[in-house]
Amino acid sequence: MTSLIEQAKQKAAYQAVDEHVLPSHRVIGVGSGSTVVHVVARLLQRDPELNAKTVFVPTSFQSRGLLLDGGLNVGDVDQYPDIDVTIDGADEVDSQLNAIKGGGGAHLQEKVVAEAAKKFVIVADYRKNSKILGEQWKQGVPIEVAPFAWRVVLVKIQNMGSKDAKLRMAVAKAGPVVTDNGNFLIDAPFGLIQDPANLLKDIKLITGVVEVGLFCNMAEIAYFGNEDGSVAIRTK
Ligand SMILES: O=C[C@H](O)[C@H](O)[C@H](O)COP(=O)(O)O
Repeated sequence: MTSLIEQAKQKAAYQAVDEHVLPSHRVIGVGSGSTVVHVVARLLQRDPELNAKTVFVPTSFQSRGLLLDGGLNVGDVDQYPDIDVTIDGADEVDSQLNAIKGGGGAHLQEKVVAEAAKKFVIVADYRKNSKILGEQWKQGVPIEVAPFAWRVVLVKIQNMGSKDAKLRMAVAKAGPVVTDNGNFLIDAPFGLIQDPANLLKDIKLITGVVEVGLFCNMAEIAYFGNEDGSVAIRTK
């Protein structure tokens, strides 16, 4: 039996694909994570002739695998820098459509593929729907860092007020999580984030930071699957 959360993710993902992936589109960006599994499932239900004329740009090892397993055409963002629409999940979204991403460590490629798109669409379940970032996602802002610089960056982040910031450790491997790009991750809780754009700028200015999992003023629309089976839509 599918859980309420999975059903909510699926509803949001299906509706977003139906409303934003158009027959005229030739290049589609595909995010990462568990909600995006449903995005790819919906893409695979489209007319196969349409999919054969379309290139899908993944944002991680995981999403590339989903696309390849589905027999879809995969391309890199350096081959296809003009993307029609990118659909991706999020860890939390605020009332202004700012988002925390990178719970799965994929936010660097995700941000590049989202910025390359004419339209960026977020899909999520009800647990990610907040007024202010930090209300529900307590793990902190994911920050990808150059491995040799991790401790210097960590101290600076702690001095910025994130006392509990820490290096993300692997579960089935000794040592830290290593991203698809060969970097480390710091998770930095900042409590309620009233001004995410400013926080993003401050963190990004630290040398050694590769990318910050704060996506500010990027999404045009977000779909949240609710517990009751409905889908809430938030636009700019
Ligand atoms: O690094 C991971 C990505 O930013 C995901 O899109 C995000 O963590 C949401 O994933 P999920 O849909 O599994 O909650």
